[in-house]
Amino acid sequence: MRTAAVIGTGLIGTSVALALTRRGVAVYLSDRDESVLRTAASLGAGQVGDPVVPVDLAVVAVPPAYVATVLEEAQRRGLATTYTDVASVKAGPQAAAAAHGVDQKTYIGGHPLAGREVAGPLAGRADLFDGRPWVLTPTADTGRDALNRALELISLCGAVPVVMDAADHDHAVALISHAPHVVSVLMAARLEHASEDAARIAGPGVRDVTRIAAGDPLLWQEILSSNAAAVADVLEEYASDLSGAVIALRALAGDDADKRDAGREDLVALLRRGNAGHSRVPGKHGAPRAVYATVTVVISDAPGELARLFAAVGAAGVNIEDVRIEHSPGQQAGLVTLQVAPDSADRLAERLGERGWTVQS
Ligand SMILES: NC(=O)c1ccc[n+]([C@@H]2O[C@H](COP(=O)([O-])OP(=O)(O)OC[C@H]3O[C@@H](n4cnc5c(N)ncnc54)[C@H](O)[C@@H]3O)[C@@H](O)[C@H]2O)c1
Ligand SMILES: O=C(O)C(=O)C[C@]1(C(=O)O)C=C[C@@H](O)C=C1
Repeated sequence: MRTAAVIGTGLIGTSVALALTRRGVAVYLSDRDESVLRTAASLGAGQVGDPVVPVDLAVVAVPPAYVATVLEEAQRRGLATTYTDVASVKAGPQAAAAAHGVDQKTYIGGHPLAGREVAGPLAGRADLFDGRPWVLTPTADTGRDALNRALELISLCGAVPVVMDAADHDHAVALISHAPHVVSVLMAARLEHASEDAARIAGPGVRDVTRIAAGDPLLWQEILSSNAAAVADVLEEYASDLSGAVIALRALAGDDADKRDAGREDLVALLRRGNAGHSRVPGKHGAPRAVYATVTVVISDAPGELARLFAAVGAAGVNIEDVRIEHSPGQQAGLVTLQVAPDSADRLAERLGERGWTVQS
């Protein structure tokens, strides 16, 4: 691929453009918001202005409801030889594209399963898609060139292609992305009026389960509206489990010993189902969940401490697979939990200890 156009230079469009530019593709940017467009260009994502048409691939990175009209308009002016989009929902935009008369031969639907809770070009990252699944939803009408170009795009972005039917995709993302988003929001919404005391002691658990609740409400309204029935189905199943949990807890809080026993059993069964479901979530880069060992280090609250620790881990020849930093306000020290390959944990703890770091066992 030599040339590409990215329409919509928010988080995902800018990330795609940065990834392609990094691989030597000439990228032409457009967005209906001029300031967003200028910001993306200033980040090195590509150039503003009309390309010599047609470019090899146009990537439509706008909210799901606008995909069809943007595709139609781009095809009308002969912008590219092939087209794809990145919308989080596939069946609706694909049907709308067909209804708008979009040429199906040169278009293939796509969805990178990578993102952030922050919108806009400044949140864009060239490595956002590294190792992540990128779903393609070809139909019987999709031409070979469109499929091949989309596969090339995915490869240039460092992602892993997964081919799915659009409706299957939408059911899958209702379960693994859209309904979880709603639940994260429900949990975060309950914190809005939390007392100062409660908020102050909130820690990594609640932070983990509410991170995505910081997402853009307007974009998520678009995503949820485009997959409403499938998301509602999953939420209904959550509601039934939730009622079960409430009944079990009420029994446990009551005086009846038999009901307490039954409540305890039901609760344990639910918690075990949670363990089983959690083990199905893939680990880093889409690989099966790896079991890492953790090495926890105390660092002082001073500039450059984290960089010094990372350098020490690098000097020990150990790769950091994941990291979590815990820092309580008002405290002069923080806790850094490093996740590393199990066979390097003891060696790392020893080497850090030798270099004067306080390692918690
Ligand atoms: N945010 C995520 O985590 C994520 C992940 C994967 C896919 N997606 C999908 O990617 C698409 C873009 O989402 P985002 O997170 O980059 O949102 P964003 O809000 O950061 O960017 C969207 C951009 O599209 C522009 N835009 C809207 N309508 C337009 C139009 N008609 N013509 C030109 N530009 C237009 C907006 O001005 C904005 O800059 C959505 O379809 C979303 O479902 C999002
Ligand atoms: O990690 C996040 O911030 C995301 O919400 C990313 C996420 C997801 O649910 O995995 C969100 C929506 C997209 O369509 C794809 C990816």
